[in-house]
Amino acid sequence: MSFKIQPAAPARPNRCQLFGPGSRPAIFEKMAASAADVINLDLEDAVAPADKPEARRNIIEAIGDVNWGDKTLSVRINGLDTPYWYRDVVDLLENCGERLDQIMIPKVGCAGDLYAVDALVTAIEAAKGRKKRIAFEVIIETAAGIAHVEEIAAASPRLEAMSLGAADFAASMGMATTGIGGTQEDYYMIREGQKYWSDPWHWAQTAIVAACRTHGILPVDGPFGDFSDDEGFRAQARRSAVLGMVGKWAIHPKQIALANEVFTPSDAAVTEAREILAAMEEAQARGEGAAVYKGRLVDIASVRQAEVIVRQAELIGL
Ligand SMILES: CC(=O)SCCNC(=O)CCNC(=O)[C@H](O)C(C)(C)COP(=O)(O)OP(=O)(O)OC[C@H]1O[C@@H](n2cnc3c(N)ncnc32)[C@H](O)[C@@H]1OP(=O)(O)O
Ligand SMILES: O=CC(=O)O
Ligand SMILES: [Mg+2]
Repeated sequence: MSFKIQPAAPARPNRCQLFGPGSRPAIFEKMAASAADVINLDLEDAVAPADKPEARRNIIEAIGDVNWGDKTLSVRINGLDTPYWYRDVVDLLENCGERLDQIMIPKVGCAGDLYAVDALVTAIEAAKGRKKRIAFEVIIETAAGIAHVEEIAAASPRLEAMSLGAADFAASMGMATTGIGGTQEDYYMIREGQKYWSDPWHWAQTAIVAACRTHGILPVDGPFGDFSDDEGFRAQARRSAVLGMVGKWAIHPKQIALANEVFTPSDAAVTEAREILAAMEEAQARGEGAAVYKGRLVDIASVRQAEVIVRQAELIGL
C-alpha cells in the first residue's frame, strides 16, 4: 500500500457512451433524447475525409441548438497522425458554445499526445475567454497506447475517462480478427477434446483499469460491433464491469439499454452492499474488526467493496 491516497474518479454517470457520426445530423436529436449518459459526436472514423468540414459545422451548430439535457457531451476529434485534428480543435473551440464538456482523443500513443492537445486547447480557451475548462477522454487502441497506458493516464489534469477501442487495437496489434470486441472463435484452450473460450481483451482491459484507478480516471469499455448480438454484448459488458470498468460504448441505439442494464447496480446488489455496511457498523460498535454476513467473512476491505456499489447507486440516483 502506498502512502498516496488513490484519487476518486470524476463523480458522473458514464454507463453508456452513444456514438453518432458528425456527418449525420438527422440523428442528433435522437441521440439527445436517448438514455445514454454520454454522447460522442464523431469527427473521426465514422466520417469520410471529404465530409470532415461539414461534420465540424454540423457539430458546432448542434452543440448550441440541440437540448442535450444533463448528458456529458463529447466530440471525438481525429488522431494526431492525421492532418485533420488541429482544425477539429480550432474550429470547435473557437466557434462552439460552452455546452461542450469533453474532447475525445483517439489513438493516443504517449503522454506527449495529450500535452500537444492540451497546449492547443489551453491557448484557444484563453484567447476566446472560454469559461468552462474542456475535459479530455482518450482511446487506448494501439500497441503504443497500451504500452504507455500508465504515463497516458497521468498526462493531463483534464483527463477524465479512458476507453479501450477494440477495433483499432486489434488492427494495431496484428490480431487475427475482424470482429469488434467479444468472443473470438480461435481464442480457446482445449482440454479432453472440449474447447474453452478465453477473453483476448482481458489483459488490455485490466491494464487500462489499473492505470485509470491509479490516477482517478473513469475506465470504459469501447465498441461491440455486432449490434444484432445482444447476449454477446451483455457478456462482454459484464466481464468489463467485473474488472472495474464503469460503462461501455453504444454504436447503435439498441445497445444503450443493454449497457445501462449491466452498469447499473441491481437492487439486490445495492441492498447487499448496504447490509454489509450495516453489519460492519454493528461489529465496529462492538469493538470488532470483522463480522459474519450470510455465512461469510466481512471486514474493513468488504466495507470498501460495498462502498463502490453504494457510490455507483447514489451517482445514478438509486
Ligand atoms: C470502431 C469505432 O470507432 S465505433 C464509433 C464510430 N462509429 C459510429 O459512430 C457509428 C454509430 N452508428 C451509426 O452510425 C448507425 O447506428 C449505423 C450506421 C451503425 C446503423 O444506422 P442505421 O442503418 O440507420 O440503423 P437502423 O436503421 O437500425 O436505425 C434504427 C433507428 O435508430 C436511429 N439511429 C441509428 N443510429 C443511431 C445513433 N448512433 N444514435 C441515435 N439514433 C440512431 C436511426 O435513425 C433509426 O431511427 P428511426 O427508427 O427513427 O428511423
Ligand atoms: O475507436 C474505436 C475502436 O474500436 O477502434
Ligand atoms: Mg478506433
